[in-house]
Amino acid sequence: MALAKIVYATMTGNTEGISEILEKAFEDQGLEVDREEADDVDSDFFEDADICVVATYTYDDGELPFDFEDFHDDLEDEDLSGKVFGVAGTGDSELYPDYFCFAADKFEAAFKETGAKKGSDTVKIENEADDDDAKKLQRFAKELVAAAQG
Ligand SMILES: Cc1cc2nc3c(=O)[nH]c(=O)nc-3n(C[C@H](O)[C@H](O)[C@H](O)COP(=O)(O)O)c2cc1C
Repeated sequence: MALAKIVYATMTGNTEGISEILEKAFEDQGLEVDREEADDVDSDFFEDADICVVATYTYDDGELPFDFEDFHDDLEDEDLSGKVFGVAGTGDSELYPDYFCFAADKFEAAFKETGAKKGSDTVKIENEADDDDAKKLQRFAKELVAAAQG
């Protein structure tokens, strides 16, 4: 059975919420899922994964969450060739229009250094996921699974 691993950081719960939606979306497709908080894992977390997912909010005018800083820097040095990656971000485009979901973009750039294949476009969500966002996340998970199979 294919293994999807999700690592997330959250302050007020929005990103944890999208990580839960993704976990269910992968399970519904018959995958095994391991979902962990950034604080609890190192950058070798994805070593045994088929699908690697980062879910992150953005902080402080375009910055990574503090919990993700080391993980992000070390991720670039991992060899994840043969795996599929996807990034989902939450942010606030009204309060931070010039930096909306920048941390998600930073993770996409880091993944590109690892040799992993991008399985779907990065999903950017306005604060807490609503029903439309949940559908977007389900599509995102489906595309990742299809990319991993293909
Ligand atoms: C101090 C502060 C700075 C923030 N900076 C940004 C930012 O630069 N870009 C952005 O898109 N969102 C920014 N946000 C919004 C959060 O990323 C957004 O509310 C997110 O959904 C929070 O996720 P969480 O509930 O998982 O903690 C900021 C929020 C706070 C409190």
